[in-house]
Amino acid sequence: MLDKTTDLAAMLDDPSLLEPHAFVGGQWIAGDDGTFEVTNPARGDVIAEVSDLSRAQVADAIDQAHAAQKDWARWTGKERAAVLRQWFDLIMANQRDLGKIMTAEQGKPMTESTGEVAYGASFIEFFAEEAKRVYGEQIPGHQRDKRILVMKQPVGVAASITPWNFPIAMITRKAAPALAAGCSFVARPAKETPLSATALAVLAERAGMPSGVFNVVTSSSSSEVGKEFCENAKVRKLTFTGSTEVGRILLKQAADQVKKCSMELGGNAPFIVFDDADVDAAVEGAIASKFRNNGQTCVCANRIYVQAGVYDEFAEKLKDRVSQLKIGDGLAEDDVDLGPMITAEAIDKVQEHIRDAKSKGGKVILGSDQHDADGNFFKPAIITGATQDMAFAQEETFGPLAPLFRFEDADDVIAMANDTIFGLASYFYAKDLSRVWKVAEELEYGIVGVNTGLISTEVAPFGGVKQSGLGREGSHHGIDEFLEMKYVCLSV
Ligand SMILES: NC(=O)C1=CN([C@@H]2O[C@H](COP(=O)(O)OP(=O)(O)OC[C@H]3O[C@@H](n4cnc5c(N)ncnc54)[C@H](OP(=O)(O)O)[C@@H]3O)[C@@H](O)[C@H]2O)C=CC1
Ligand SMILES: O=C(O)[C@H](O)CS(=O)(=O)O
Repeated sequence: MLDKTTDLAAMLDDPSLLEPHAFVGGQWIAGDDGTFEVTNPARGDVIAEVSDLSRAQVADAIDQAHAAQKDWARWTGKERAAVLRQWFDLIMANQRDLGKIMTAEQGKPMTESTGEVAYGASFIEFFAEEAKRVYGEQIPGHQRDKRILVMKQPVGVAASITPWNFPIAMITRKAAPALAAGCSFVARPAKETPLSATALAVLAERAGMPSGVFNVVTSSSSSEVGKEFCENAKVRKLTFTGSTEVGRILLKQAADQVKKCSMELGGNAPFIVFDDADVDAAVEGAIASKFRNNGQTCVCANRIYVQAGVYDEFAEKLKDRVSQLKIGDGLAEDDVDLGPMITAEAIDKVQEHIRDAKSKGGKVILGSDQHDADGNFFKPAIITGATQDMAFAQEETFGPLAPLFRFEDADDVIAMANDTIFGLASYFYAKDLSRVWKVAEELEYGIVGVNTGLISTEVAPFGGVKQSGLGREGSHHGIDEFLEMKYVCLSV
């Protein structure tokens, strides 16, 4: 582990963005349960002591959000849009500082952190516009004296639980449509990355967000907060991003009140290279998909299937490119490609998948199952000879491991790609038009990238099928998750 310390405040143009308190009802508050430590995964040192809220304090935040929501919903869409637009402008004006805070607490390189700030802000920009376009309907009556109206109204208080891997974007991808729709919002960020969330709240306050409309409850106990969100009837919508395992827990807890839920869960993305693909483009796409955030994204390529005719060429070129990726501390060096893993346990899982594959005949052509780098840094690995009985064929690696499977024909690879409980993202490279249509239609996934390894954008509906989730985030569909439809039957 590097023996450096992180003087994060000294690195910021605006040190007031480094906020260790929770934000509730327009107030910055301490935690009844004291504080919890946030560490820099690249250096291992403590970068902040953050308010540790009790369940009672979370309940109070929900009360404050409930009290603020009715008035916020009375604002016109245009008035809400103006606040959201100001929030967007302030986030982009502070993009570099927010990137440094994210790199310090999550580890991703500065190019990715500042990229995520812009990606996260894009949801606020997009839904600021959607706030003006929440349209209802008038439907021709079923009888001469009947008039039918359909109203769209905000669901009320929305609450989010989000993971450490995208500390800003996973919050704004939920909060932006919720606030645009006229909901109030209570965000519970991951204990590993609360500082990005409190910095968002600093800027929301500066943007003129009314007290109680946007709240950030920081806590070391995720299960207690989850129970409060699920058991408190004032919370009308729960929106979660994280593992399928935790998604199941939350859905079971929310079932008692039949609470409206959105779930963005785990994935196991296949990345398929056909023999008519542009192999060089496919290699670049695999790098982008597999090694973004050091493989710690739910849409990372988890299995790479390469048709026999181009398998050796692809493997050699991928090995050459991956060996050039630079591992390092994003706060110390500018040209870093791969930061640290979030925790030592995250490294254990990657090593476990490598060892499992080796025990079943896989060949490690780059990297190893040994943790021979500093601290939470782990060298990327490539395995050839991957087969469907290996752990990563069913489990999400969530780290820098690229297993290469060889296949012969399209029907076989589609069957292998679909042989999973997950259905979030998938990718394939091919040129033949009939093949592109066939594969895009037959892959059982919510997202299909064709000749691209990057699919994340605010304008498209992001979400999974099967056990990768419920609902969609982003695009004009995203606001529907925070609206109720009311049918009014008028007898005139
Ligand atoms: N589909 C998607 O968009 C995404 C899916 N994921 C998936 O999540 C996993 C990696 O992220 P990771 O953070 O480890 O996932 P987890 O599901 O462990 O954690 C996600 C969030 O849920 C919280 N949490 C954990 N247990 C509970 C509980 N019992 N009740 C309420 N909240 C709880 C965590 O809090 P804390 O950490 O503070 O304990 C964290 O804030 C992978 O499977 C990945 O695929 C991740 C990001 C995006
Ligand atoms: O948490 C994740 O992995 C994100 O949902 C992936 S993305 O939206 O940044 O692509």
